[in-house]
Amino acid sequence: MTPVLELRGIDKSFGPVQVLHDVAFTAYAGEVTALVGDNGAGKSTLVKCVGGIYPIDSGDYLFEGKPVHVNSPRDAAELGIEIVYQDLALCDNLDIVQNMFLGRERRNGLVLDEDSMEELAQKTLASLSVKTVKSIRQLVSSLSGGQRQTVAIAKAVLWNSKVVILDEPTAALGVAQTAQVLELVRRLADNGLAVVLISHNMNDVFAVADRIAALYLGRMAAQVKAADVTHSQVVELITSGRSGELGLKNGSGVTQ
Ligand SMILES: Nc1ncnc2c1ncn2[C@@H]1O[C@H](COP(=O)(O)OP(=O)(O)OP(=O)(O)O)[C@@H](O)[C@H]1O
Repeated sequence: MTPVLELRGIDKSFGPVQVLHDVAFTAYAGEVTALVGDNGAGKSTLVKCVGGIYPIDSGDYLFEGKPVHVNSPRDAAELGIEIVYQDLALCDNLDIVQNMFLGRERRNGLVLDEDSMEELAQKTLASLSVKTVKSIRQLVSSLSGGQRQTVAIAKAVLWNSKVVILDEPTAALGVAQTAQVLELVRRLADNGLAVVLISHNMNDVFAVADRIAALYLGRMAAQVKAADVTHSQVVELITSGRSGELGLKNGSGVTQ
């Protein structure tokens, strides 16, 4: 199976500080790949390289098996890569439809095509089985944290995306809302997307992930199937970059 997204040998430095060292990473359609690692391990930097915010210094970036150059967020979006950041980038004073189409509004001549935007927003939410939102004309300021996360995710999948990267989507949520968002994350993958989930929460990771990629001090300690590892092995990978029981050495443990 060809990964939708594949990175090989990625290096990234900021001035004299090398943050990513020879990183390999893959994400497959129909799967949730959790990207884990301690604070400062390089998760955000890796995701920003994928999203075209930071240029990579060296390494290969492949999309659907073909080498590509992603030099801007626009390049990433054109490939079908969407990133949902923790701040969600939603506008409180706009409603759900306006937020979902912000900056990419549909027009009919000179006027906004409200009907078609409403219809597509509704269709997208329905395809994700989102039932928690009462009206798509509700202001985002009136939504709960979980509902906002849902809108941000729906916005990301509106554009026929192939890869959706979610940065700690449950970090600010309570138990019930976390469960709803995790269900949505699973559904995205079940709908055929390659989902990358950045998370510090092992319960979330094991609840939804098919694969787990663990970064340690800017190196990919291991990329393994979730079914092949235990909770404590993943914690060991995060905290020490290796897991004796897995027989993986730091930086050399990419398994498929
Ligand atoms: N623009 C930058 N300039 C210099 N150093 C940076 C820059 N961005 C990140 N770093 C450094 O790179 C390292 C990795 O940071 P990064 O934010 O990617 O980690 P992370 O795994 O996302 O951490 P967290 O879980 O805390 O968000 C850190 O040591 C950080 O200080």
